[in-house]
Amino acid sequence: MANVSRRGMLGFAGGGAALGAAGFAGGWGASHAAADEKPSPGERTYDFFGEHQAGIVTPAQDRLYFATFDVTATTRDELESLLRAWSLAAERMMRGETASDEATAYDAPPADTGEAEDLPPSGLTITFGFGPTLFRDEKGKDRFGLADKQPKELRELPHFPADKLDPRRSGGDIAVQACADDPQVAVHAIRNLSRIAFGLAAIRWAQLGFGRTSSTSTSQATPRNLFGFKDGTANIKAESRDVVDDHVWVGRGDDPKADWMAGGSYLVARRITMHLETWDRSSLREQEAIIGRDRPEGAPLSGGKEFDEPKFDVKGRGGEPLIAKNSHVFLAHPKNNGGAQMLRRGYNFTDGNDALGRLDAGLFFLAYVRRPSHQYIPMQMRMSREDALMEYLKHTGSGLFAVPPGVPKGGFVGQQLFTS
Ligand SMILES: C=CC1=C(C)c2cc3[nH]c(cc4nc(cc5[nH]c(cc1n2)c(C)c5CCC(=O)O)C(CCC(=O)O)=C4C)c(C)c3C=C
Ligand SMILES: [Fe+2]
Repeated sequence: MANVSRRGMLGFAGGGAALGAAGFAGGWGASHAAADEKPSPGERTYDFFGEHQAGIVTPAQDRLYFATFDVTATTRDELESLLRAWSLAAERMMRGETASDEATAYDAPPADTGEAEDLPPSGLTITFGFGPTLFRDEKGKDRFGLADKQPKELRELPHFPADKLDPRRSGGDIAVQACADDPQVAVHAIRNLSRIAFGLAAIRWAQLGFGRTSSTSTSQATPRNLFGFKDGTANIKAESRDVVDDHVWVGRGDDPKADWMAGGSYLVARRITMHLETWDRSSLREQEAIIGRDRPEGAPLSGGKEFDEPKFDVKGRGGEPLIAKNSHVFLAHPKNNGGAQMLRRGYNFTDGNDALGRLDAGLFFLAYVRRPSHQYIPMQMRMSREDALMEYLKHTGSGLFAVPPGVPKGGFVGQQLFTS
């Protein structure tokens, strides 16, 4: 079916090819509703084109499907053609269209896999990132003539104490983060990108996430993670433009040999298994002491309300600080990390259970930073050694990706790398 929009099939007003690329990064799709009519959340769209990729400061959607791909293409032209084809499809799907406008012959496989055909765009964002192995293989060989443009910050993450990484859930040449308010829309996006990549790239590992564990906008309520605590209170919010500029976007001149990254960011992905059964057997007092905040409100244990600053010098009975020095919040707070902040965008996950009936569940930690070497690695190193929360966690998957800047209208993702 050529140029048939998913919503067109449902008969929504304004659906179909007439939609154009009218979505706003961070706003409503202009053509989705008359000016006096508020679009339903399902009708929300974000623009694929713009200064920065969507899916970073975009208000975190409810669902995630994340995948990394191993590139099997062998030439730079093939890699470029993959990114061009992916960009065309991603732009369409973010508008709520099918992945391709190609007509399907009855005797050929359909050009779109079809499971999202009756579904609205659901705020889908598709965000691409490049892993270190896209630039150099494990022997250091330049794979696509791009090695001299590999950013200094894009190195394999070091081994952190207590890491139990599964190589089948780690690494990858290209990461794709699909977020949407409907899980089927997110899965459809990755599945169609995988299909388009046939012969050029194949999925290495994937993770489904439900329930965001962060708010990235002041318009959002703080959600809870699987430990039952509010998560995302002190996160960077999109509205704090100066903080985002300082801590999230790579600046021109940050890395002169990799200036193609200006306006991009670095994505840290960590699959963190949470020992829920052990946590559920610990007292509320202990749980709160480990986090450094109370469970009902998410307020710092030093007093006040959720959004009040933690006061680390306030002491309680016996002269002990109310927020313990080995609590998660103490160890993660910018004051104790040379001012480092990160934009967290993680999700809860469950992947079945083990033979003892324990859930394989946790938090798929995603964070965007301007300089991983300053904003993530030292904090993780210290947490892995000192954080009381670590007793309940196991890091089982990992990846670091350079997320290129936004795509100019009509262009393709990562084009700055190929043209710089
Ligand atoms: C290295 C970075 C971080 C990892 C890994 C991490 C894992 C993780 N966190 C929670 C639960 C909470 N985290 C909270 C705050 C918080 N966490 C990090 C960093 C990492 N977390 C930061 C930078 C902060 C903000 C600290 C601050 O500025 O005060 C909170 C408190 C609420 C909040 O501010 O978001 C909770 C709760 C889990 C369960 C987890 C791994 C599974
Ligand atoms: Fe945290």
